[in-house]
Amino acid sequence: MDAAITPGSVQQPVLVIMGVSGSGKSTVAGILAGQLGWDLEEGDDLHPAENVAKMASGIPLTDEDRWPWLDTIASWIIEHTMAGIPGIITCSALKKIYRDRLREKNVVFVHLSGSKEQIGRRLTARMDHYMPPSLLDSQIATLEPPGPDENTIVVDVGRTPAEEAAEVVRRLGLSPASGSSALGHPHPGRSSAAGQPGDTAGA
Ligand SMILES: Nc1ncnc2c1ncn2[C@@H]1O[C@H](COP(=O)(O)OP(=O)(O)OP(=O)(O)O)[C@@H](O)[C@H]1O
Ligand SMILES: O=C(O)[C@H](O)[C@@H](O)[C@H](O)[C@H](O)CO
Repeated sequence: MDAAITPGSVQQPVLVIMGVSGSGKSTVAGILAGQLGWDLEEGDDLHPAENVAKMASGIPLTDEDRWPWLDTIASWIIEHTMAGIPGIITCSALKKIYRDRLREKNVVFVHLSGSKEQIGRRLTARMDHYMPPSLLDSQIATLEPPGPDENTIVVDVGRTPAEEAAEVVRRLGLSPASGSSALGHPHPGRSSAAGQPGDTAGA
């Protein structure tokens, strides 16, 4: 973990929940947004249609494919940091240059990190998503784990989603925001965020 991040040290943060496909970004982000009452954006929904078609056909994205998508994510982040409104957005953010595009003073990266076997099992079991398990190798090969100077906490994904979310809340000293967002992005509270296997810890 970045030595600069201590509980409560980042005010009104925007959390970028990052990691390879299947690491649990959407699931953990949904739990956190529900608990904190913060705006939530699903990065997968911001891909241009060509990117989705490419991934669905089993072809990894290139840097050129990802830049427009990252720009859209960066805009969402800036909208929130400029307004001083906390938020949560999912984004694989695999390379340092991608994170550089997203980085802002109040941005904290939450890296969901696990083994290929652990994550591969989840992808194989997941039926309702365009991303095929066959792309996991390229996701892992592309991943540049954030360095100690990148305002990141690393969360081990070997537990229930609720436990992982609770660790994020504890390590960042987060508490529900007072009032609602003025930006018109109420958290959609993905239905898949609730009722995960073993998800009993108060999600
Ligand atoms: N801690 C966990 N334990 C067991 N299963 C989990 C856990 N977290 C997520 N899952 C399951 O693993 C699968 C992948 O999770 P999820 O869709 O949240 O990952 P993701 O990182 O958002 O993936 P993608 O980037 O491909 O959208 C889902 O079926 C989800 O229900
Ligand atoms: O950078 C990438 O290769 C993509 O963003 C993927 O990670 C997908 O968005 C996502 O994970 C789909 O499931």
